[in-house]
Amino acid sequence: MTNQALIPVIVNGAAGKMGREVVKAVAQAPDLNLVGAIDSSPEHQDKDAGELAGLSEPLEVPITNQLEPMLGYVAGDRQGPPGVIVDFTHPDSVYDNIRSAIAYGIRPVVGTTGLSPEQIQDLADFADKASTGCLIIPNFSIGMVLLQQAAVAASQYFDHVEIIELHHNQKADAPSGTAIQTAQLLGELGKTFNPALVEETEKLPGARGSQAEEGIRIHSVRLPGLVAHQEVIFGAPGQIYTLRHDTSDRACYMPGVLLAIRKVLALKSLVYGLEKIL
Ligand SMILES: NC(=O)C1=CN([C@@H]2O[C@H](COP(=O)(O)OP(=O)(O)OC[C@H]3O[C@@H](n4cnc5c(N)ncnc54)[C@H](OP(=O)(O)O)[C@@H]3O)[C@@H](O)[C@H]2O)C=CC1
Ligand SMILES: O=C(O)C1=N[C@H](C(=O)O)C[C@H](O)C1
Repeated sequence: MTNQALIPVIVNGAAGKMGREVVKAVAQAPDLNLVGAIDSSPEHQDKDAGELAGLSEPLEVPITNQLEPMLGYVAGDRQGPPGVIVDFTHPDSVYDNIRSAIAYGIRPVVGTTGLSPEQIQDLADFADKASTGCLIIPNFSIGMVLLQQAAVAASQYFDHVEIIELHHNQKADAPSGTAIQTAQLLGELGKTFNPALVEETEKLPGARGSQAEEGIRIHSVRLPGLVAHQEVIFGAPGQIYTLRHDTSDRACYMPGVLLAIRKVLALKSLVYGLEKIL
């Protein structure tokens, strides 16, 4: 396969925990070509993205904070498939990053969490108008898709459910994007969960967690030593049904990321959730 046939990929957040993992995965994929590595962190500027990611050989792709010139450069290469940008940056910047990429015709594959429902709708409208594919995936692991499917099945039989998500303490947003999506999926069934039996008083604000869709509560734990974990706990008289997913290595997200890079090229609009492209 010549370089012209490879999918050009930019990684945004390339010096971060997820970005380094994506750089490695893209570099090792035979049909992908890492053409750009963006990161805002000053200490990583000009470093080789491959070496930073722990590869034994440099990739000759330096880290830069110049997003727009990189988008322009990749968009300007009209031969071969259009470019894809994988975003694992920060909730504060991801909205602008996606808009810029779509404006240049570069397809975003977004793992960064923290977008509001209004921002996602706005981006969906923008992608529609541009007829440009965009994937926003709150969780790229297959185990989480299976947990969510099991939760949806269980929720037909249980009226009481709470979600606990547990993450490393460098996570910027709470609750996690995955927990919000899980509550949304349960909420789509059209029933209200957790009918109150007594009037509750929170003696400390937040003691009962946050209120998500249809009465579902989400509790967020942040501790060093954790990676990413989620429990969905169903309760009924005399029984508890617990679903739990644990990640121990960010490599678990890479099959989903690579699938999304390949699938986004065929899309003409924004799609939300890994389950939609499996
Ligand atoms: N969808 C999924 O499956 C997963 C999603 N995530 C999400 O991905 C995001 C990133 O997570 P993680 O890798 O752990 O975070 P990190 O903080 O380790 O990495 C983020 C990187 O992006 C850089 N960055 C921040 N803002 C910008 C910007 N505007 N432009 C370019 N680079 C920027 C950061 O630089 P600096 O450090 O200087 O700020 C950092 O190097 C989070 O939202 C997280 O929730 C994480 C795991 C899986
Ligand atoms: O920040 C993380 O680490 C993760 N973020 C995503 C989220 O907010 O759901 C996905 C996964 O939980 C890891």
